[in-house]
Parts: sequence; C-alpha cells; structure tokens
Amino acid sequence: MKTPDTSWWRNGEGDESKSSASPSLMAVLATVLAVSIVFYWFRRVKNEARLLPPGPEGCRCSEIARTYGPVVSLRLGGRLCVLLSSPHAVKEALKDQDAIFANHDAPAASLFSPYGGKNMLYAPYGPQWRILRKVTVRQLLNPATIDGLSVPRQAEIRRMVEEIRGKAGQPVNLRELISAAAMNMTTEMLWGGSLAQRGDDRDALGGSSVRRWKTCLARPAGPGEEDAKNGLIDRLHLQFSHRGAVDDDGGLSGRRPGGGRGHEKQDFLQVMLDLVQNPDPQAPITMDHMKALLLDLVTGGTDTTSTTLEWAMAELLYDPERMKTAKEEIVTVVGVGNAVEETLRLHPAVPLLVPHRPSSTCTVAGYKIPEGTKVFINVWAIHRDPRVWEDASEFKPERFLREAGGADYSGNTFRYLPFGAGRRICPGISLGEGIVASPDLNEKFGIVMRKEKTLVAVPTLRIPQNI
Ligand code: HEM
Repeated sequence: MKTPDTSWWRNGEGDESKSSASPSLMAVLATVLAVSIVFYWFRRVKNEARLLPPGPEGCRCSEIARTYGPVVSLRLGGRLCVLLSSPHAVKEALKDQDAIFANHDAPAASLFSPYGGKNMLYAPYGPQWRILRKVTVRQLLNPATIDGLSVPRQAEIRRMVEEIRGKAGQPVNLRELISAAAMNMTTEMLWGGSLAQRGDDRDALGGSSVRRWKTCLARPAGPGEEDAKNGLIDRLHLQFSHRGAVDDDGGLSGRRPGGGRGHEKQDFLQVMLDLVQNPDPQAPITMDHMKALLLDLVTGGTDTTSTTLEWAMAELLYDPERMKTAKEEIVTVVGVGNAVEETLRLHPAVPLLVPHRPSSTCTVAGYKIPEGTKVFINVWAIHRDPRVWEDASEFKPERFLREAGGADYSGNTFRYLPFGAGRRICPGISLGEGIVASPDLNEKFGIVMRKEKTLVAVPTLRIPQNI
C-alpha cells in the first residue's frame, strides 16, 4: 500500500506553496481561534459578574450593607453567597418568590450529623418537610397546647428564681441557669421530663453543650465538640429509654397512650411514635426522622429563648430605670412583653436567619441570584437601620406599645424579622414568646440584680427569705 507523502511539511521539500504558506496559515488560524476563545470566555465571565450583586473581597458583616447596599455578593470559600439587607430585597425573595426560597441551605456537616439532615430545619422543601412541620404545629406548637402547658413552664421559672434567691449576694451565672430552665421547659413539653427530675448533671445537657453541638453543624466537629454532640444524643436516647419508648436494641417498644405524663392526652413523643408505627405512605416518618425532629425542637427551642432572655436581662440590668418600668409592667400588664420585643429587635437570636438556598436562578433588586447560592437575610442590619427605625441603636421598649401598633412577628412587614419570614418562618413563635415573656420573672420572688459582667449578676433579696 502506498503511504501518503507527508515529507513536504517535515523537511520542506515538494510543492513550494505547501511547504511555506500552509504551516503559517495553520498557526495564524490557531492563534485567531485561541484569542477568540479567550476573548469570548473573558466577556462572558465579565457579563456574568456584571449581573451579580457588588461585593467586597473581605469585610466585616456589619459594615457590608452600609458600604455596598442592600444586595451584596460574597465568596465564602468556594461558595457564592448573597446578603440581603433591606426590607424591600427581603420581600422580593421571601414573599414574591417564596417557593424558590423555600429551602434552607444545609451545611455539609449536617449531612454527617447523627440523623443526616432528616430534621425539619434542613429537610428540603417537599413532602417530608411538610409532614414534619404539620405534625409539629398541629400537635405541639399551637396556642391551645402551649397555653395548656403554662403551669409546668411557670413551675420551671419558679424553680430557677428560687435557685437564684438561694444564691443572694453571690455572683450567679444567669446564662447557665436560663439555658437549663429553657431546656427543661422544652423537654417537659416534648416528653414530660426535665434535667432536675432526672438528676442529670446540667453540664451534660445544659446550654453550653447545646451551643457547642449546634456549632458542630456549621463545620466539621473538633474533638471536644464530638463529645458534646454525642453527649446530647446519648441523653436523648436516655430520655427515650426512661420513657420506655425505645428497646435496648434501638427498636420501637409499645408505650402506653398518655405518654407517661399521667394525662389523658398523648404527649408529643407519643404522637410521633404513633406516626412512625403507622406511616403515611407518601412521606413515611422513620425513627431517625423523629429523633432528628426532637433534637431540632430541643436545640431550636433552647438556644434562641435563652439567648433572648439573657440579652433582655442584660439590657434591663444596664439601665435601672428600664428595669423599674419593666417590673411595673410585669405587675400591671402580663409579662415583660415590650422589653422582649425590643430585645428581639436589637439582639435577634438568629441574626442572619438560617441561610436560604434558591431552587432556581432568580432576580432580586435587579441582580441575578444563581440557583444554589447561599442567601443570608441580614436581619441584624435591617433591625438597626436608621432609615427603617427611629433611634435605631437605642433600647426603647416603648416603641412596641400596643398604641404604637405593637410588634408583628408574622414576618409580613419585612422590617422586623426575629422569627424569619415566608414558608420557613419559625414554627415556634408562640412557644418562644411564652418562654421569654414569662410573667413570673419578677420581683414577686424578691430579686433585683446588679449587672457584673455579661450575664453574671448578683441577686439581692428585696423581700426577706422567710416570706
Ligand atoms: C425566641 C425564640 C425563637 C426565635 C428568635 C426563633 C427564631 C427562628 C428563626 C429566625 C428561624 C429561621 C427562619 C427562616 O429561616 O426564615 C427559626 C426556625 C425554626 N425554629 Fe425557631 N425561634 C425561636 C423559638 C423556637 C422554639 C421554641 C421552637 C420549638 C420548640 C423553634 C423551632 C424552630 C424550627 C423547628 C425551625 C425550622 C423551621 C423550618 O425549617 O421549617 N423555634 N426559628
């Protein structure tokens, strides 16, 4: 077989036009092609970048909104993140495009956490999330159930106040006490048990360990955090077995209706166990879903309420006049309502909300927000924006007096968002309110507190011990 003669381009022999013009033509074409590709790519990237919101290379979160405006893009590691910092931008996202923004952005670490993202907080918007949320709101977080459980809540507050009273004159770590009380109120509602009743040591399940456990979800756990997380899970399992809910091998055991609280009515744990045993074929609830949900409720209901109470006490201790007004309000009205509402404005427990993740590419305030972006709602900046609030950085509970329109927790004003807004708004608003605005946190029990540091306070008896 005759092989084609290719020597013309190897050794310069043969047809003259082939030997000199063709290689240079090829080189020119290749160069033009390469330049065109680079040019096209560069223009596309530039155009894409022009569609994205402006943003800093690196900056303090609190200053970003002031410097760059209400829609800002950031790179956190490899992730594109967007920060929305005006009521208008938040409305466009969480109301006008609520279905697109209905997913929370689950941190990668949450998938490796004990129940692997099966909780309500990080469940993708869909049938499983819907059933978890529906059963929680219908069976637990509705006003009637919450009202019905006010007696054990009051008892817990009274127990805490008694403990403070017993330490009159000594520095008291209020954070620890408030965290444990909030934890007890929540677990009492879920399965009718508390740390004190069990004699469990507070440190194992108390506020600090919950806080550390929550941090684990944001990043891979360090050695101490792993222990804290496991400690909490162990305690949860202990609660199940105390109540006879789970066999030693982790399977379900039959629990008597009434859930051990001694009431006719089933408690929430029993409702959930029934749901696991008789699953909805469209969205079956497993033991893992149930445990993940209970953990959600323990952590979601504890940290937020105790942080809010701690800030409210700190603000009141800082300003004795305000403390006096708050006490009068407690006596004449019911609870520390306005002080709590103002605390939730100045110190929102979840200042950037739980990040949302748009399920498709969309536009907010004229900027493109690509699908999968991590979107933070900058509640902290909105709550302190002088264009939105008069005397924005001052603690003024009177701004929420009923005559002034009161506080609106529904998330529909988009200027006041302590519980979020849209489809993922906090389902625990009534309970959260019930815990933080507990009317018995008052001097009826004989306490005034002088602020020492953050929230280590020194209680002083105003009424003698024997009364
Ligand atoms: C002062 C008290 C509380 C505050 C400030 C608060 C705040 C919030 C916020 C900001 C969110 C995220 C909303 C969003 O992403 O748009 C949230 C979600 C959630 N909260 Fe609360 N919360 C409080 C109390 C509670 C309580 C008492 C419970 C239950 C016992 C609870 C359970 C939850 C759950 C399960 C979610 C996830 C909802 C979902 O993903 O569909 N929270 N909360």
